[in-house]
Order: sequence, then C-alpha cells, then structure tokens
Amino acid sequence: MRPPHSVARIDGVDLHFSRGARSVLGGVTLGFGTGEIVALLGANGSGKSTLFRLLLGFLAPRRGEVRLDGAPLSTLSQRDIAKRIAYVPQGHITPFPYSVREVVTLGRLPQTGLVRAPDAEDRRIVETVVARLGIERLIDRPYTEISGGERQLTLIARALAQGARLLVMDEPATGLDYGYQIRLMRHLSDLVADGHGVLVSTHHPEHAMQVATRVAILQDGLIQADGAPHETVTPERMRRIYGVEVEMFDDPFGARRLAPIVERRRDPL
Ligand SMILES: Nc1ncnc2c1ncn2[C@@H]1O[C@H](COP(=O)(O)OP(=O)(O)OP(=O)(O)O)[C@@H](O)[C@H]1O
Repeated sequence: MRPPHSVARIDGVDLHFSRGARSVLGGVTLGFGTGEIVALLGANGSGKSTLFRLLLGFLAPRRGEVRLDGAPLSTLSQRDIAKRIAYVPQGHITPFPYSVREVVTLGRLPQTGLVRAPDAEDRRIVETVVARLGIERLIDRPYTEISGGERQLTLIARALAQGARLLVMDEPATGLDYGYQIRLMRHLSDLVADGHGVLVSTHHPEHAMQVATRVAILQDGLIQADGAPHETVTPERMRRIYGVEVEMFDDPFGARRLAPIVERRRDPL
C-alpha cells in the first residue's frame, strides 16, 4: 500500500538576513508533494538555497508560514521534520574518512535517535538504498576517496535511508560528468514513480525540461512562474534570468527542448 500523499508548502514568506538588509525572499509561495519533481530555476544568489533552508526548518521566516503535511513547521521537532523531508546538500564534503556505509547510516538518525544503535533493519535499509543507487561496490570505501558523482549518489542514498517521502536537492548535478547527470535524472524519475516527491534546484533549464513535472522560477525575491515546464521555460524568461538567447524546438520524440544560441566567431580568411 502506498503511503499517504505528503506535501511541503511555503506561503507568503519574507526573509532577510539582517536588519535593514534587502529581502532575499519577499512574499514567496511554493509547494511540492509526493508524485512530482519540481525544478527550481533562478540565477546565482536568487535565493534557492535560502528557500530550501526555510522548508527544512533551518531558517524561520520573518513573515509568512511554512507547513509540512498541513502542520506549521514551528510546531514540529527537527526530528519529526527529518522523518518527512530529507535534504541533499550541494557539493558536500567532510574531512573525516567515514565509509560510504557510515555516511548512509547517518540518514537513519531521525529514526534511531542518538541512543539506539542501528539494528538489523537499519542495516537492511542502508544496503537496499545503496543497491538502488548502484553504489554497492563503494560501500566500504572512504567517502573522502570517491568521486564527486559517487559522493552525490551517496548523499541521495543517505536521504533515502532517512525514510522521508519528500526530498530537497540543492543543485545535485553540479560537477557531475555527462553520464552521472543522465543517471541522476533517471534516479529522480524513479524516485517519483515510487511515491517520493522531489524539489530540485538546477542551473540547467534543459534538465528541468527533461525531468520535471513542474518548473518554478525564482527572481527578485518572488516566484515569477510556476507551471508545466514547456509553459514556464520560455526564451523571454531565459533572457530575463540568465541574459541568454535560447531557441525552443520539438525533438523527434515530440518533447519540447531548448538550446542556447551561440554565435560562432568567423575565422579570418
Ligand atoms: N547566512 C547569510 N547571511 C547573509 N546573507 C546570506 C546568507 N546566506 C545567503 N545570503 C544571501 O542571500 C542571497 C541568496 O543566497 P542563496 O544562497 O539562497 O542563493 P542561491 O539562489 O542558492 O545561489 P546559488 O545559485 O549561487 O547557489 C545571496 O545574496 C546571499 O549572499
């Protein structure tokens, strides 16, 4: 039986970091739930990570509200939050040579607490998620000695081990080679197919077009658009956010794509 639908939502949230400073977010509303991949696009510094930190309860809004499955985040303990929503940080590295197994087992903390040691069921869950992401061969390797792509998959495995249905991923494709980027998109689709919900920030509108069920665009402290990828990602918006000209086209399989227009310099004759 499928677990119930789970939803995270921020409503009319304002946030600034210090008194008198400009608002990073000014009246932002955005939600996501199980069964969807929402891609969050926005230029560097537009507030994507800040929005994630609000959703995870690491920051409190000055105005507005954040709710998880209908309950205000302020009424939930960090442990209750972690059982429902898991975070995959951007380019995480630790100086300690924990094994991949140990890093993934840390994901069980919200379930085990600090007192109980991981038991056979925890170990089974860790091995299952590691196998699911295809990194079994790395399980006893030090996390500090695996590649960036392998670390990213380890962090996704850690988030899955947490048992949360909602996953927030901060630019997971950063630094990944082409193969890992494609495999990552497949993993995201598989996760949603089995009842997870994913909110993922990305600097690749192409990825958002390929994998997302919805795309939200953050600019000037507001969600400027939120809807189906082919309606949200438009040449006009790409110009406004990134200052780049793009062309939209339908590929032979009927999917909408975009490509940047790169002017080639002519070699002198
Ligand atoms: N702890 C902080 N104190 C003060 N300002 C901060 C803090 N964290 C972030 N900011 C500022 O808030 C703004 C939004 O930052 P944030 O990291 O959320 O952007 P982002 O969209 O995730 O950027 P990127 O795409 O570069 O990762 C930036 O101007 C940043 O300098």
